Amino acid sequence: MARGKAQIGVYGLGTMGSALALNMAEKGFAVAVTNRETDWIGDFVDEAGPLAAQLHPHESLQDFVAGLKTPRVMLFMIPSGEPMDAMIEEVAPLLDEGDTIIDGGNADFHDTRRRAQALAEKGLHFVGMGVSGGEQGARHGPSMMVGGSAHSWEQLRDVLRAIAARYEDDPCVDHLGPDGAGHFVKTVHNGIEYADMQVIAEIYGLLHYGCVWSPAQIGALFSSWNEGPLKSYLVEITGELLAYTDPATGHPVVDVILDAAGQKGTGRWTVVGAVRMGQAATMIEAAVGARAWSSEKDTRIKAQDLLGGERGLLSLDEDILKEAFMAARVLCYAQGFRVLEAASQEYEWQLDHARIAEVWRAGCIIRSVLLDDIAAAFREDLPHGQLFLSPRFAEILKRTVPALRKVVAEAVVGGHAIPALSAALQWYDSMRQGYGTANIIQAQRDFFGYHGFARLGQEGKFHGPWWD
Ligand SMILES: NC(=O)C1=CN([C@@H]2O[C@H](COP(=O)(O)OP(=O)(O)OC[C@H]3O[C@@H](n4cnc5c(N)ncnc54)[C@H](OP(=O)(O)O)[C@@H]3O)[C@@H](O)[C@H]2O)C=CC1
Ligand SMILES: O=C(CO)[C@H](O)[C@H](O)COP(=O)(O)O
Repeated sequence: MARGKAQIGVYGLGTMGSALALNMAEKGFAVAVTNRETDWIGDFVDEAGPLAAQLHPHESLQDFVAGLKTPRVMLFMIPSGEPMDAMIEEVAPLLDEGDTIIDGGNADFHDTRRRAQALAEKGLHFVGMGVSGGEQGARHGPSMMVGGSAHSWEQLRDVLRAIAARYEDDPCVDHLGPDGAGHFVKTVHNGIEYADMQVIAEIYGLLHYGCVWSPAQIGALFSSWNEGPLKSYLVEITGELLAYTDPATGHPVVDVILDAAGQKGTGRWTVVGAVRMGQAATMIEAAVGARAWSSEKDTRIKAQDLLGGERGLLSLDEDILKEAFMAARVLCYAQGFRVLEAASQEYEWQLDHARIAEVWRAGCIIRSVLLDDIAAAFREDLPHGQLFLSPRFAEILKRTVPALRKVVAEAVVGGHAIPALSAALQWYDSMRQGYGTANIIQAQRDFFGYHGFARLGQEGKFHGPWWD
């Protein structure tokens, strides 16, 4: 019996694409599926059991395109960069005006803007969609950040709302802006993810090396924190993974894992994007740097021999660390949203920060109970648009920063590496000074380069008496 055409297509049946296709099929949509290598597509469909009837497998790109309802909408879950450009080149000639190509990978938003513009000239629509939640999220409810035209959102909305994670029945997906907006929001999501992970790793280090706690004890502490205001996916999984034992050695699994972390680019893109816009997301930068330094394993071993790797004992209790973590987490989100606001102005995206926080409340890697408060804060009248100035977060910071200060001070004296925690405190202390030290920078620039300076309470540009 001939089948009708599919409502949506998924190209790229790797970890994420296959899970998203099954999620769509489960929600009752007919999904055309294909892949670069196609010899196992039949097996993939067979293994889908009762969902197989909703999956329409195709062995060629031409058949895949022909099997879609028009105007067509197709999701590509493949590596970002050159593979996506090559795919667009191959598929675009097969499409008609009004069709939409979605890139659901982690792409650089500059590429997304370029592709959207090039395809618009052919009457085609290009959506950059950030997808978060890993394989489980993709299969059972991801958080999705959509950038593209209103036409594409109209085509996509029903499918995406059906497959998204839900927070109290609100689907964690929205149309956040045009062209690169969705991919940029996902990039900053990942930047925050990097910083939050780094803060967790630093707190683990302080407890393990400074307070001589075992991984299992630290895991139990994280699990207890997951019952309160620090409740979040990353705290939850850290609590869990610290409890595992390596079957081969009998040691805690974390003790047999190499201390060198990779990175695929999104953290770095956040930092580069921020710096390009005259911002500095220092906690995210610290996390990117920490991963890079972690990869220099041989150098670190040599440095330990040469310079000494001592770390002093610390007198930090779990309540102090919990408060310090809270302060750092608030400051991390505050930095992330500053970068989003800068991009919103630079690219005229008119990002709705409250909605972004809402889309992150479930399904994504940085989901945490704090995001509901962040959304509420953005819906209130936020002084200078800054999260850390909202009354509810200013109050949390006043309460928790003394603990962060104590943790940073003790750790620094004890020789513990805490790049993200200390970056959080340095940013906080810089931003709470109504009169800082940049007067000296201004004076120096004028002294050596006749750059001029602004004076307190006066319009215009002035030069110092050193030029008289
Ligand atoms: N894994 C995760 O947790 C997340 C991943 N992402 C993003 O989703 C995208 C897919 O990731 P993931 O599913 O993990 O990756 P996988 O490695 O599991 O799958 C990659 C898929 O892309 C296909 N592919 C690889 N190279 C090409 C190419 N040159 N041309 C066409 N197809 C190609 C592969 O086909 P073949 O089978 O033939 O090799 C496969 O279907 C990436 O952009 C990633 O950044 C986003 C959020 C979370
Ligand atoms: O997007 C994701 C989670 O949100 C992916 O897991 C991504 O790979 C994470 O980045 P990295 O590999 O650089 O740690």
